[in-house]
Amino acid sequence: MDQIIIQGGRPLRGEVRTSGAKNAALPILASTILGGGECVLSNMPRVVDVLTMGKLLGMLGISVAQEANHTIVEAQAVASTEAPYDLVRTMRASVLVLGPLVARLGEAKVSLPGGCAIGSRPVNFHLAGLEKMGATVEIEHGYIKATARRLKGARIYFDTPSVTGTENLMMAAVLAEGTTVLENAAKEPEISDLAAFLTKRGARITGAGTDMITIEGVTGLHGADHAVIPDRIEAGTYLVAGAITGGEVVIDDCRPEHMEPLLMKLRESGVELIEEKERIRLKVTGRLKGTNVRTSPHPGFPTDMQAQFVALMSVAEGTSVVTETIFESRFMHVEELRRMGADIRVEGNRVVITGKERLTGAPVMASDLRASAGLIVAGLAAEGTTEVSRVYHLDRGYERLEEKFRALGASVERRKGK
Ligand SMILES: CC(=O)N[C@H]1[C@@H](OP(=O)(O)OP(=O)(O)OC[C@H]2O[C@@H](n3ccc(=O)[nH]c3=O)[C@H](O)[C@@H]2O)O[C@H](CO)[C@@H](O)[C@@H]1O
Ligand SMILES: C=C(OP(=O)(O)O)C(=O)O
Repeated sequence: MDQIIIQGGRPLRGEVRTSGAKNAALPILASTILGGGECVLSNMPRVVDVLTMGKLLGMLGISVAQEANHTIVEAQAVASTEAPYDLVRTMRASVLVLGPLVARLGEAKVSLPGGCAIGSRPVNFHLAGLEKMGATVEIEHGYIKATARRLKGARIYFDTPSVTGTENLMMAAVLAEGTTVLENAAKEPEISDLAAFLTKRGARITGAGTDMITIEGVTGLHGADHAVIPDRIEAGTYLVAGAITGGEVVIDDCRPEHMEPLLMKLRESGVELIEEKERIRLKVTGRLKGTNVRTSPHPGFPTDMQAQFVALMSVAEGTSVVTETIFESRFMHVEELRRMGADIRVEGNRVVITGKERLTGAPVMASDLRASAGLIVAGLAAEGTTEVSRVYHLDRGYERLEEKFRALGASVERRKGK
């Protein structure tokens, strides 16, 4: 298995371009199932999860062609309605094909995604919502089997805002008979991007980006062109990398308005930031100060930036408390950061961090995508060499990571595994 080898201690300097958002690209690709007509998608990130979704669409009989600057998807006919375990277990977001398959073809057989390193991750809201829309849903041999002649519009309330739950039901509702209202819906920018794409294709959706989304069902969708929004988590990871190394970086092609909670917390800890329309300039002059963070659904502080922020606070002056409210066991990076000299105590769903002057490089093991990102940024600031193993997690969501860091002056290499 590949490893990432980092020689730490160099302040990052320079400009880095943000890639398209993985978590917008995945539902947008899944939504192509909903209708025929050519969809030309640009700013798609070249990451393993996006390749996996392309593979899954291919298995369903949908044509996916990768051109130099865009992906062309055409779902004229859908030949299969099954998402097998082998693919779903590598990428939980495969469950996003469930809603579109039932809506367009009246049936779907999708492997249950199961838990992962960040927590149990149930899909009960997705299933209950489809049932409310008239589908019959059963769990058999580890698979979700859903059938419906034609879905019917319904009022659906989420006990907790769920990102992929909102996306799955929004996609299902697009072809349902009548009106669907999603209440206490998730408000992440990726949901608005999916709604924007579906609207271009002829869907009738209002309220995406708020906690109440209304969808008037239509009988079919046509093709459309769409550019995926920039990845706010990737951009945030590069900001934290700039901050932890005491550097000066410019993040290009990002959307600062999608990143406000992170930007506020970085400023609170002493980072200088200048926001422009699609660019953020970061500069650090002195030692950063510890600050408290609590993850929550958008527009709160994103759980997908928690590991990177814990790494940053490990070298900030004073004590910081980081509370995780979305996933119950998303602290797998803590033990590894301790191996690098961090002083972190886990207390239930929060960590108490006492900032150290410096971290020291060590061999560490990545457990999930953002934990890996947290270890990489820690390694960039640490004295000596850090070897991060199990980097396949990183490859799920970061495009050309080593190249982008090297362009900022970091020493980051990939050691190919056997
Ligand atoms: C592909 C994608 O977009 N992944 C993101 C998405 O994951 P994902 O959509 O899986 O996360 P959710 O928003 O659904 O999870 C939010 C909370 O709701 C709970 N829940 C969710 C669904 C359900 O049926 N039942 C239930 O109880 C979850 O356990 C969790 O506590 O949002 C997360 C929270 O911002 C991010 O960390 C992930 O990067
Ligand atoms: C947790 C993440 O992804 P997924 O929901 O696909 O596991 C993530 O992007 O940080």
